[in-house]
Amino acid sequence: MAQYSRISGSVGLITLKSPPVNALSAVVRQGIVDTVEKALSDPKVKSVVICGQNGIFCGGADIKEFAGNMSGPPLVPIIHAIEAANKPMVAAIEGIALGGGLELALGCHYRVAHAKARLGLPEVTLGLLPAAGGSQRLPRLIGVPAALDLITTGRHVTAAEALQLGIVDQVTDHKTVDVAVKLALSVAGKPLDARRISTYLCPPLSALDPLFEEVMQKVRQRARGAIAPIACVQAVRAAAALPYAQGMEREKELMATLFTSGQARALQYSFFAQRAVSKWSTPSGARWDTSTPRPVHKVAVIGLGTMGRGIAVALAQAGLSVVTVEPQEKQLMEAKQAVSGMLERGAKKRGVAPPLNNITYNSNIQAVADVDLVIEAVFEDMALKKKVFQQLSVVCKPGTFLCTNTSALDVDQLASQTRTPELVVGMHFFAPANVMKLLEVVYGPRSSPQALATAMQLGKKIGKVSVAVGNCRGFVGNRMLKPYIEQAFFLLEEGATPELVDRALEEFGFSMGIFKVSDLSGLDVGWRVRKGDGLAEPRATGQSARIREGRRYSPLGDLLCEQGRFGQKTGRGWYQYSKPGGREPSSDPWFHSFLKEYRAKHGLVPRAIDHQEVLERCLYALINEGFRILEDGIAAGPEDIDVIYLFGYGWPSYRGGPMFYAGMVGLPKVLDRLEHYYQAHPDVPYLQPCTLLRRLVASGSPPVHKWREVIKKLHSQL
Ligand SMILES: CCC/C=C/C(=O)SCCNC(=O)CCNC(=O)[C@H](O)C(C)(C)COP(=O)([O-])OP(=O)([O-])OC[C@H]1O[C@@H](n2cnc3c(N)ncnc32)[C@H](O)[C@@H]1OP(=O)([O-])[O-]
Repeated sequence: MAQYSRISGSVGLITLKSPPVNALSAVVRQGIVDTVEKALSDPKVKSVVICGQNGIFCGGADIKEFAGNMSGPPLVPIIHAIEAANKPMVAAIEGIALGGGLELALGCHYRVAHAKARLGLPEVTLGLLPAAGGSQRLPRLIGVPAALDLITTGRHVTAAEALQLGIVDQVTDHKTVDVAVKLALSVAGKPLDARRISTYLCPPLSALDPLFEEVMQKVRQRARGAIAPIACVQAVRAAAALPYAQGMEREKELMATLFTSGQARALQYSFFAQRAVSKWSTPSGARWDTSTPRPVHKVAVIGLGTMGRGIAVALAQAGLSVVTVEPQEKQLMEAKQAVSGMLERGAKKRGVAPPLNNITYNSNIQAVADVDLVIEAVFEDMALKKKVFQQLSVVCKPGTFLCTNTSALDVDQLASQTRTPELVVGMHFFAPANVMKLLEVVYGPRSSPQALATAMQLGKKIGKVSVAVGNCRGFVGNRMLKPYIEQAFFLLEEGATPELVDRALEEFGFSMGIFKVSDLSGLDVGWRVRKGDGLAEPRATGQSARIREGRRYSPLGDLLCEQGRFGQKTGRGWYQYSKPGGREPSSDPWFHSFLKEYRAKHGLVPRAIDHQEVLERCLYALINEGFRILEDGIAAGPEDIDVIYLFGYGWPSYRGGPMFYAGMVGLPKVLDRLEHYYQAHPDVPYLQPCTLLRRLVASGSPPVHKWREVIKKLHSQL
């Protein structure tokens, strides 16, 4: 709703009221219509201030409404009426003015912002464009280049930047409404023609066409298949080229295409999924709202390899006190230099002082005696990690949470090395840990709800999207990756090339195909794991070389590693590079003839494989494992899996994550194709459709937000 009052004698005050962010729901829009009418028809009112309750101006359109039938008055005529008003309208912006909220403010004749406010048009991140006049007013106000930047990226700007760009007229440290009222009093009765942004022409630019061409090219490259950023450029181009009314028509047309697109649905799903994962629960009944985290001020990081360094930087940047431990003096000194460099570069980017003093460097593990929480990040070796946990159990003060950054090992085995298994959880960061947003927080069977809540809270504090997951080999993300990689190897055996597989995945929206990623992260990583599992030893030729434990196995990756082809670091992998450490992959004739020989040796007759088969085999195998993870209760819901893939594995955001994507494709189709491929490859268990997928299809393939009900039923029957 919106509340109306008259203050200081002649100022009408309209307050938006719709917690938590005063989104423009149907009720709020109706409230604005009613209160603006009241203010304009009251002869005592000479000017009007619009603000939001609880220090928040407005978070934009109510995203929840997008999924249903929109009702209530539309926003565009409301903003037109405000702009056309014959009394000065002043927006008092506190907290945020985002999307429709900023568009509402742009309809006002004046804008005052609090110094701590943030403004932006983030519609593009929801698969939309600012279609309440934002794409037409902003370029008229601040010029085409700056508007393009804001609208195509959706980035928020500070009040200071908004002032510099000309989005707001005034920034204040005082009570924003008081300052806005003062301004409203001072401008009462003054002419308003020059304050109506829709009447402006975009500031002239000499080479408009080349500018748009250049921007479009850049945006296309960055968008990798997303349609909203392209539509945003087209809308701004209309602002630059057309009169306002025609520009608005174009804005409406473009929005209509976006609004009903699968991409917008996917991005809006992902917005709510991100928020849903913070409301975690476990099969044993622990929940986010009944578990109290303990405050964490001082954290230890054990091991300063690549992961440990990134974790230490992330913690220090969030203002935590960090105690690092690396037993070898030489490595410790090298790490100190590297970490300091990372902190300095990060601080320079953000224009702040580097938090160098937040970190201490130690070679003795005794230094962690008084920390609140430890993150172990030593080499991925169970025996070594066990030893560290035994030491931590002795050295740390009672009650210290002990976390491991393992990416796949059994958290419970580590917990059993300590006297306090209830205080042990996994904190699986993704490289580079100071950049990547994802954190898998892994609870073992004995982890206490408080330990889980504390790790989740710490993740939030350091800016991560944290997802609580159960304990199993590879947890959620890496467990699903296994069948995906396996299918890619099999496709090479059957006739595909790394180039073909990567192209199909990149056209789908991944920034890099699977073989390029493998070259980047190092083929030796997976080789070490397969060797550890007893899979990678050379076998006799013939069929048995391609069977392990009764299942189909491809030794291709092992064979490359045996040749010292570890990927980018050795200059050779699935592709070749100009030198060891080279970044630009190019097709490698050696690999192609090797593959030919390999197929001939194993009696494999290559066949034509198209992009569709690549996508179906790789992605449906991954999705099938996702369903198994839900079946096993390792992830609480499809949102958890999707958020993990969106933030940790480069899944294209406009496809909403693998489980959402399965729903978009249609669960019966996914089931049908898996059945088809399983029939063709009965020695590949990952292709066998799992029970939950069958159950969902049998229940009429409900939308993704209803899957939890089916999962619950399935669990109750097990
Ligand atoms: C023609 C029309 C054209 C206009 C289009 C638009 O305006 S498009 C819109 C353009 N606007 C945007 O894209 C802004 C989207 N919002 C944001 O970026 C952030 O939420 C924030 C910066 C506003 C606050 O961050 P924060 O970390 O402080 O808090 P938080 O993120 O945890 O959110 C708290 C709660 O508020 C909820 N909620 C929030 N916004 C909306 C909304 N618009 N709607 C509905 N709900 C919304 C959110 O779900 C959560 O609910 P829960 O889980 O408690 O039930």
